[in-house]
Amino acid sequence: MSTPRRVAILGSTGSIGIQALEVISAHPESFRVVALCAGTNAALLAEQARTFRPELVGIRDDDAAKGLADQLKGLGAEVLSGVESAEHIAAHSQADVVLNAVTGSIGLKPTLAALRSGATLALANKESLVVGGALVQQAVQRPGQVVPVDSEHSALAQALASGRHQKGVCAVPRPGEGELTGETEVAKLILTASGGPFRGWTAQDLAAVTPEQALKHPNFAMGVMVTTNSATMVNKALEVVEAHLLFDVPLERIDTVIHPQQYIHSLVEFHDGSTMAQAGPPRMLVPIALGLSWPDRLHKVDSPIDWTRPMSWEFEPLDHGAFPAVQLAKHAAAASATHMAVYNAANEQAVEAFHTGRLGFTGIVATVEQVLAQHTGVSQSAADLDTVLGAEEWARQAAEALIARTTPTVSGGAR
Ligand SMILES: NC(=O)C1=CN([C@@H]2O[C@H](COP(=O)(O)OP(=O)(O)OC[C@H]3O[C@@H](n4cnc5c(N)ncnc54)[C@H](OP(=O)(O)O)[C@@H]3O)[C@@H](O)[C@H]2O)C=CC1
Ligand SMILES: CC(=O)[C@@H](O)[C@H](O)COP(=O)(O)O
Ligand SMILES: [Mn+2]
Repeated sequence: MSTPRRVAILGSTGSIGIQALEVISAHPESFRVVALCAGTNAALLAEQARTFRPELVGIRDDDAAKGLADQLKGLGAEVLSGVESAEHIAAHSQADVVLNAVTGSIGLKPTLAALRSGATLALANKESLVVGGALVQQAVQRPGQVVPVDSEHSALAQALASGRHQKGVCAVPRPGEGELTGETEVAKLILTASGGPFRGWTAQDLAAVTPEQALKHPNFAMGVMVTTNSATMVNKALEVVEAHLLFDVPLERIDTVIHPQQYIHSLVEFHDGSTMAQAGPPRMLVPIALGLSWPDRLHKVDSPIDWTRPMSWEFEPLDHGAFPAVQLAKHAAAASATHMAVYNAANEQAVEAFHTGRLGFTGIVATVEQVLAQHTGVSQSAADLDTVLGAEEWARQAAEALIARTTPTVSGGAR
C-alpha cells in the first residue's frame, strides 16, 4: 500500500478493537488511525487516543465521557459523546476503512453510515448485517465495499478467490477480471464451528450450565455476547445468515461442521467437487489485518501453523437436537425481512437475562424461539429502518415478558 489508509475503529476498547490497534501498531506505514470510538471504557480510550492521535474520539456513555475531553486536552481531537457517536464517526471521519467492532445490533446505524460515506466497511459486527439484511445490502455502493472480519467469512472470502464467484456485496472476482456477471462456480459454503464449551453435551446436561461455564470458549478470548453466543450456537446461526447476505449464496447451500481445533476457519465447495479450506491458527489477527488491508496481505501478521508438530484435526456433525439455534435461524431468515432482527434482539435480551441470573442457559434459545413464534413478519418492500428498529423493540419487550414468567434453573450471574 502506498499512502496510509485512514482507519476509524468503532469498538476500539473491545477484543477486536484492541487487536486491530496491535495490527496497526505493527504496520505504521500502512495505516493512520483517524477516529476511535468506545462504549464505556474512558480510561482505555484515552490511553489509545494518546498513542494513536486520532482526529475524532467518541464514547457512548455520557457519564464516562465526563472528564474525557479534559484528559485529551492538547491532542487536538474532537471529542463526542452519546449513543449517536459511533454513527457520527462512521459518517464524518472521512476514513478509507471503518472497522465496525461494536457488539450487538446497536451497530446497525454505524454500518449504514459507513457504507453511505463510501468507506470500506471492515465488518466484525455481524449483528448489523444480519439484522439489517437487505437494508445493508442496498446501502452498499460498490462491489467489495464490505470486507468480512469474522474469521469464518474472512476464510470464505479467501477461499472464494480460488474460483469464479461474482455475486454478493462481498463479490470476489479473480484478479484482473472485469465486469461482474453473476456467474458462480460455488456449490456450497461450509462454516466450521468450535462446538463451544458444551460440545457433546445433551439438552438435559445443558439445563444447569452457569454463566461462568458458558464464558469458557475453547479457543478464543472474546467479548461476553459473542462468547455466550458460541456456547448456545447462536453465533453460528448468525454466521450462517451473515454468509448468505455477504456472498449471496442460498441458505440451503450453507452448511456447518464442528471442528473443535478451529484451524480450518471455513470451506468452499465448488461444483466440480473440489473443496477449498482456509487454515491458520485460531486467532483473529489475520482476519482483522485482511479487513483493514484487503485485498492486500500485510507481512508477518501472525505466526503460521507449525507443521513440524504432530496435530490432529477433528470434524463432526452439529447436534441440532441439543443446539437448535442454527436451524431456527435458517427458518427465521427465510420467513420475512424482520424475523432475524427479532431473533437477534430476543437473543440479546435473553443473554443479558442469563448473565444476571434471570434465565437458565437453555432458556436463551427457547426464548428466541417463542418470541419468533409470536412475530407476524414484514415483507421486504415494507422493511425500512424504522420498521426493523420497531420489530427489534417489540422483540425485546416480548422476550422480557417471557423471561419475567420464567424461573431460572441456576441462580446468580457473572455480571
Ligand atoms: N472477539 C472476537 O474474536 C470476534 C468478535 N466478532 C464480532 O465482533 C464484534 C465485537 O466483538 P468483541 O470485540 O468480542 O466484543 P467486546 O465486547 O470485547 O467489545 C465491544 C466493543 O464495542 C464497544 N461498544 C459497545 N457499544 C458501543 C456503542 N454503542 N458505541 C460505541 N462503542 C460501543 C465496547 O466499548 P466498551 O468496552 O468501552 O464498553 C467495546 O469497545 C461482535 O459483533 C462480535 O460478534 C467476530 C469474530 C470474532
Ligand atoms: C473467532 C470468530 O470468528 C468467532 O466467531 C469464533 O469463530 C467463535 O467460534 P464458534 O462460534 O465456532 O465457537
Ligand atoms: Mn466467527
